[in-house]
Amino acid sequence: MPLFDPTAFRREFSCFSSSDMLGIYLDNAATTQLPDEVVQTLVSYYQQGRSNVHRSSSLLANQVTIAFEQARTTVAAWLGADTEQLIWTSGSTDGLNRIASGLTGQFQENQAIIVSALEHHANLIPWQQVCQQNNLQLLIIPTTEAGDLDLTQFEYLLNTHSVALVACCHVANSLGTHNNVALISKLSHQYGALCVIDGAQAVAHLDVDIKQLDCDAYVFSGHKMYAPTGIGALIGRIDFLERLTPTRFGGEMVREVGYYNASYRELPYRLEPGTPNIDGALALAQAVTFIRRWHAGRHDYEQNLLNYTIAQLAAIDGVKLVATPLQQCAVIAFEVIDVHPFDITSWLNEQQIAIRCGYHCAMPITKALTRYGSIRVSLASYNTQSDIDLFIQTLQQAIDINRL
Ligand SMILES: Cc1ncc(COP(=O)(O)O)c(C=O)c1O
Repeated sequence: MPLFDPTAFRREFSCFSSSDMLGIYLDNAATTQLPDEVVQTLVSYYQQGRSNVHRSSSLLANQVTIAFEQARTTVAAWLGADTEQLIWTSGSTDGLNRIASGLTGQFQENQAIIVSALEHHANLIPWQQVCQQNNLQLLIIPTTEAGDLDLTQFEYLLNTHSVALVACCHVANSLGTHNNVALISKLSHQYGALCVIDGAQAVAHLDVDIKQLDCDAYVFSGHKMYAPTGIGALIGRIDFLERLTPTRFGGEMVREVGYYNASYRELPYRLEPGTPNIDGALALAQAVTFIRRWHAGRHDYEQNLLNYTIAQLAAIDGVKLVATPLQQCAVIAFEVIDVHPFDITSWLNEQQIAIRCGYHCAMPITKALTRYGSIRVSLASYNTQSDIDLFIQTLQQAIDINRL
């Protein structure tokens, strides 16, 4: 297998050579940069004429409709799903909210919903609301000291409550914990609960096969995986999608004329009212094609870079890693003893190193494990060892200055 070449990969992103602002970009869990071919997909769509989909029989409309549905197939197949299992969304928050709202009214009063202590707001607040509105209990899977989910406690919760649904992240955006979601899904089903997985921080880094995970639904955002903002997907088992009540109505893709025999009563169109984000869908499919082309050796490269970064950080006097999970993916959280995270990131940001501090939309866990929030490094495949070396050198300066 040829080794992944980060320099060649990085050359696919001309933003790194054309932007004065980009510097060393280590905030990929927030959003990633776009490869040129994804930008070009958007440009071509705008320059060559746009159309709506499923609504007209013009040559252009038919072509765009075919490309749009092909994009659905490309993205679904990438994650091991069938075409009709994929609902376009605007991102993970949208997908999770649509699931939570779409299931409202289907739970019984004495039931419980389980989330984990590692969740991003987007996979916590919607379930809190469902619980409040339906008189359900919200239970939390705790973490171990290392930042892993305590699966013994999870089984205990399943055993001692009537659990309707489990919602859990694949990779935690705050600590980088890579959860065993296949096991979480299996246990959920053993106890008769549905299982929803938030894949926002996973799909850019891991090989995801939804059939293997055997969850009921999986959501992710395009902008965290080399695609534009405003597009994402919810992939579900057909029987699960059929249970969802649409949260918005009107303008579903009713085939009046045109190439596809789509009906608003059928999946996936039943859950896609209004004109979809066509350009986003085409660009997301292009990002998938791009990612697939760079598959060989890319995951190993990222893992090695992550391990290298962890080792470099751990060697700095005063740096404390917030978590050391058994399996970690792309994200590292740390603190500097006796220095406020904001003072560190301010210096780094001034030196053109994009890195972030705070609670990372995962307030409960970050508050529990840190004093003032964490400093978060998040990697993508275009990051190189020299990015990390410069970051570490600048971090050392930030620490020295703040300790004067
Ligand atoms: C784990 C996780 N879930 C959900 C989200 C929300 O994603 P979006 O803002 O794209 O909807 C994020 C964003 O950071 C995330 O990291």
